[in-house]
Amino acid sequence: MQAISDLIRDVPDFPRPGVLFKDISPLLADADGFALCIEALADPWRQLGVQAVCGIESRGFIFGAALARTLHAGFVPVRKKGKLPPPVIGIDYGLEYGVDRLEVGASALRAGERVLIVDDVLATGGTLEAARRLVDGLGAEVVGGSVVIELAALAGRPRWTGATPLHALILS
Ligand SMILES: O=P(O)(O)OC[C@H]1O[C@H](OP(=O)(O)OP(=O)(O)O)[C@H](O)[C@@H]1O
Ligand SMILES: Nc1ncnc2[nH]cnc12
Repeated sequence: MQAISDLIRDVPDFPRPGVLFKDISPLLADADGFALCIEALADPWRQLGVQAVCGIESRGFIFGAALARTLHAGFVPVRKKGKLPPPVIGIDYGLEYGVDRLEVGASALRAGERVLIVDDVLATGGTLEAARRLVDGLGAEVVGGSVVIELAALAGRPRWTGATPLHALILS
């Protein structure tokens, strides 16, 4: 994972003082690094019959869509409020640096559909857990969660309350 880690840039005090921002842009721009990252993200899930990948706006779209292609699954966007046409279901959640609302199409997933939830960063864990609850709310089955970077100091992992695995490529 060192090759992937080396392509993530630490930016102090962005977007607010005190936040050490993990910039994934160099990783996305590196063809080999990005491909390696998607294959590594896919590895734990290859035999688990994932039918849909839910990617969280916006950086989760990038990894989620590529992962959906690799796992031969569909892609379902979980978006910030007001971006998806109705009908939607939504949930409010807290961030490391703010409050927001996530929404998903009310018929975007079938009952029992096997879903993997994907994002770039697990920080306080609020975003991933909110997405998990949304998918639960549609009656789909959450197979697990997957992130590129877990920020250990923000201790978000315990907020993932599902019984299913949560995989992180890089623990930072
Ligand atoms: O674990 P948490 O504390 O909930 O934080 C993680 C979330 O924060 C960032 O998204 P952000 O809302 O900044 O949106 P962006 O992807 O559009 O930049 C990141 O992409 C995760 O989605
Ligand atoms: N420190 C951080 N870097 C990048 N994305 C984030 N999302 C929440 N916290 C973050």
